[in-house]
Amino acid sequence: MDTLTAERNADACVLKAHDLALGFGGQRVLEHVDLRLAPREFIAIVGASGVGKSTLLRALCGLLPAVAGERWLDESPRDGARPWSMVFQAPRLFPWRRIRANVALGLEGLGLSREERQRRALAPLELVGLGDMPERFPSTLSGGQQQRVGIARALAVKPRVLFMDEPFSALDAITRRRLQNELIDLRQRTEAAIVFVTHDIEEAVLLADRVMVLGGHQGGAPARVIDTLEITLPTDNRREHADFGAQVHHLETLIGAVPEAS
Ligand SMILES: Nc1ncnc2c1ncn2[C@@H]1O[C@H](COP(=O)(O)OP(=O)(O)OP(=O)(O)O)[C@@H](O)[C@H]1O
Repeated sequence: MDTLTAERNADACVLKAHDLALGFGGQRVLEHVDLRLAPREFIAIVGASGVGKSTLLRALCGLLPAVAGERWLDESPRDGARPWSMVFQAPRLFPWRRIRANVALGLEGLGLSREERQRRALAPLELVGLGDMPERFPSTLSGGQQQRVGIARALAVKPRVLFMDEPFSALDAITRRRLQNELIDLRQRTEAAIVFVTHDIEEAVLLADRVMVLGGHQGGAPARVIDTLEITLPTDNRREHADFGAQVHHLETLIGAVPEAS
């Protein structure tokens, strides 16, 4: 058992959903979603395009009201911190601000002085490997570096839950792999639990403690959670593990991406 798993406390919980139903204009997209997320746990949400992954993410962080059911996130106040933050597919940086100022932006409204915000922005930049270039402008960074700034900005507010919506899908394969490895590393150094949406099954098995599979929406029915798979592979070098391929294949068959072996 690795350290993160050992540290997980079965009773502690930072995010809960109970029989959640979501939809738009009277049309249900997703229903019967139940979830409990422990501190520092990493859950990936996978499923076919249009199944409702991003919709669920937006509802879990509270941006989208539920049609039915309950959602709870631990919002008990902590100094200089926010309950949650989000990393998007595109980094959404302000081009006219230096990257340290972009990261500091998320710290506004927390009662910190400007100097304190600028100082606090440095640690997360170091965490994502950009500590030596805080004064650069976003346009002088590669796509991967810009996404690292987006991650640093989300980490700067010390969230209890970090929501990530396909954060690596716009990157080239090599950069994507590098950032995946960095996220595995980063987890050892952050207190945040992570909810990670991806359509990449390998990525989900590589990164997560649990993978929630959404599906069953064929024929216009609302989607639901069709399975939640515990990933028990050691976090180190998962790609090379003998069972990695089998777990990926199992999830792919659940989603219907590949036929079941006869
Ligand atoms: N604002 C909206 N108004 C109406 N329908 C919406 C809205 N947002 C999403 N939907 C619908 O809800 C369903 C789920 O969309 P969502 O973006 O959550 O899927 P997804 O699984 O994240 O897809 P993808 O992998 O392609 O990003 C889709 O049918 C989509 O058209």
